[in-house]
Amino acid sequence: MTEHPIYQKAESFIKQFYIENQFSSEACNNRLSEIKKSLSDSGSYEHTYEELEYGAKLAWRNSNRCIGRLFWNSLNVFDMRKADTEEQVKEALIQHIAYATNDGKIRSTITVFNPSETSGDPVRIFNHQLIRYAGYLQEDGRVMGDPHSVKMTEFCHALGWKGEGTDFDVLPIVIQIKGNDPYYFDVPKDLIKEVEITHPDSAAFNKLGLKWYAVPIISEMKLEIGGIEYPAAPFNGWYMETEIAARNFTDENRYNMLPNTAKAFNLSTKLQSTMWKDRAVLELCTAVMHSFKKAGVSIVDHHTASQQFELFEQREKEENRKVTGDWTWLIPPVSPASTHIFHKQYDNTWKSPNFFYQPSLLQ
Ligand code: HEM
Ligand SMILES: N/C(=N/c1cccc(CO[C@@H]2CCNC2)c1)c1cccs1
Repeated sequence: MTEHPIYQKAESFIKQFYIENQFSSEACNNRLSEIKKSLSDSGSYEHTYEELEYGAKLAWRNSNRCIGRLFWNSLNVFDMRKADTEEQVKEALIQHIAYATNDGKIRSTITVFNPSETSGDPVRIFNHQLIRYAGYLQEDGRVMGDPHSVKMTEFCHALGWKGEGTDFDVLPIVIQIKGNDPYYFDVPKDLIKEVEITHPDSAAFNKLGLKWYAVPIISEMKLEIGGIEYPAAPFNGWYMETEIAARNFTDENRYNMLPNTAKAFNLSTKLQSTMWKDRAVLELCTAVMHSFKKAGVSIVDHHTASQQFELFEQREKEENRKVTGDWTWLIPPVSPASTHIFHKQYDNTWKSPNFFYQPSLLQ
């Protein structure tokens, strides 16, 4: 009988799951024949909770662009495959935010909704991240808020949502249950933990009024395990400070705060060769670390994160597993050559289970 296209992927995942957990090969073979039968009966198969949990952890361990993989085995996995109404999905997402935030002691968490079917995706999330600031394109061409969010903000306006028009308005979460219209809701404000970004040595910097949200929760990627695709599987860790300081606040097409930061530290911006940009980025990194620590919110600096990644590499070697990685993403955007990552090469082979981009729902 011709093999089902999913069977190959299912077989290699199930074998990996049974071997790494030291379950018996007899149990493995029983599970494989169960899956074979399910595939020939219905064209798909269903993961047990244990398979789903381990598959999500493997997807993180296989994420070539992630520097935070040392903690792959401590991922908290919520199985929300039963949620099939707007209310149930909303409750699950709100619970994810509350559980992951944990009053600042962030817990790495993923919530998995129902997998794709031939008739379409049961649940989709429109947001890039569950918590993200809006961006408003103004008549004068300037953007209020986060330029990265302009398209999503316009989409939310079209659905009837209205923001306050500040630089830091949290967008609503927009979901779509198969066949229904998109449905949006505001995250209860008391569940959104934010950090005021201040600098220990500069009152002028503090006047810039910067802040950022505590928990990054990626909600637009697809989780694939053993040939089954989960298009809605939001996951969070904690931030590495450079993401906020050297990208979100620094990129010219984001909050573009280098000139204002330089001014707050009396750095002349006339000549590039004075390294004013480098000094300003470092002050932003210092401010983000200082502020998150003061607020009791988990964060990691790029040196510590690189060291943790090195430990991950060592542990994987001890387990006789080859580490794959995407060097271009693994090196931090600040002082990359001060980390071990810069000075070695990585095999960027894409292993499954893993996370994947999927076509944006915003046309
Ligand atoms: C626990 C703390 C974690 C830290 C500090 C961390 C750090 C990072 C950083 C800095 C990036 C690069 C992001 C960018 O340059 O825009 C990244 C990428 C990534 N991380 Fe992690 N991570 C963590 C946890 C996780 C978890 C829990 C998952 C999933 C279960 C995950 C999956 C990924 C994936 C899939 C990417 C690549 C995203 C893309 O291709 O756009 N990470 N991580
Ligand atoms: N610290 C993090 N950083 C990111 C991890 C994955 C993706 C992103 C955002 O990626 C965007 C696309 C390219 N850069 C920005 C950020 C985490 C988010 C969720 C779990 S850990």
